[in-house]
Amino acid sequence: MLVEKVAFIGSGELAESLLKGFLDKKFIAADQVWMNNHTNKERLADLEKTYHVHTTQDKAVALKKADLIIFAFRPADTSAAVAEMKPFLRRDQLIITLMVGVPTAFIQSAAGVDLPIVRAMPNTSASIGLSATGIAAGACVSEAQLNLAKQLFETVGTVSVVAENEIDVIAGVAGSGPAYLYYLAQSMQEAGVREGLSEASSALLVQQTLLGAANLLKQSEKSASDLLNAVATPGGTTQAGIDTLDNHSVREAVNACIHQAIVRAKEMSAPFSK
Ligand SMILES: NC(=O)C1=CN([C@@H]2O[C@H](COP(=O)(O)OP(=O)(O)OC[C@H]3O[C@@H](n4cnc5c(N)ncnc54)[C@H](OP(=O)(O)O)[C@@H]3O)[C@@H](O)[C@H]2O)C=CC1
Ligand SMILES: O=C(O)[C@@H]1CCC=N1
Repeated sequence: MLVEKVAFIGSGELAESLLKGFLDKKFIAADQVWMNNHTNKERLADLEKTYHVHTTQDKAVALKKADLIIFAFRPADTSAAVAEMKPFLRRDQLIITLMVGVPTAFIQSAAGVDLPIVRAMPNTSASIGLSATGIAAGACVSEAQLNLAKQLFETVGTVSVVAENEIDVIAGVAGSGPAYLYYLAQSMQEAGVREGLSEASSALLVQQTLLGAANLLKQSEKSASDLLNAVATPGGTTQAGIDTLDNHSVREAVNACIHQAIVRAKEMSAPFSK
């Protein structure tokens, strides 16, 4: 057993995706997990019922003897949450922080103790073991601790070890990434219905098309560009569709979308960098 007790501080969307993935992949067992949040007791009761984990709104109970602590609250709640945890944080606990824009150095100084902190940027596909996660070591993290974090996230997908200043880019590309594809899925499904398919039929066709294309992109030796060319028979339907995307500057829009997400991560980090 690598870890005895895991505390999730913050029990929202991402915490649940990770919890589900870690439990499914048996990295941890439900009775090793304590989930904590701020006010939403109903949410904790639901998590307890669904996953059979421990839940508590008492930080002392969540953190006592926890060897792995996962910070999964929103960036704006960081100062308040760290202040509540401060009396219970110790140097022998490994902390993993998930908040966009919050540097490990800020948590270090807010906690007032040299804590080993790994910054991680997973995505919600962790819930089915398919996250693309970036991790970066803070100042006091040993090689063994970074390896533990790597092993943890490898149970729920791929892991790229990067420098902390690259985490914002990973947030823009991969942390937010699933949402871009859900946006595409929504648009394709709506178009299918508008053109005469039933909602159910359009949803199934789009789901399977995205699944097949993603799997082929991952499994094939070919690049995205080669795979696109293999679909687009010269003078055919695909080329007509792709030309229309180009006419609407969709490639530029995707570039701008990712750039703006990264700009937003940097804006969000400003209050923590003073
Ligand atoms: N969602 C995603 O796909 C990704 C999110 N992230 C990062 O993960 C973090 C969480 O995001 P997400 O799960 O979407 O957010 P949610 O809003 O779904 O969840 C936030 C959680 O934090 C809790 N919380 C707030 N204040 C405290 C506190 N003082 N002590 C303990 N818990 C507290 C909330 O509890 P309550 O409801 O009781 O207020 C809630 O459970 C964010 O920082 C985000 O940047 C990173 C990558 C991907
Ligand atoms: O939207 C957000 O701010 C969070 C971080 C990456 C994905 N969700």
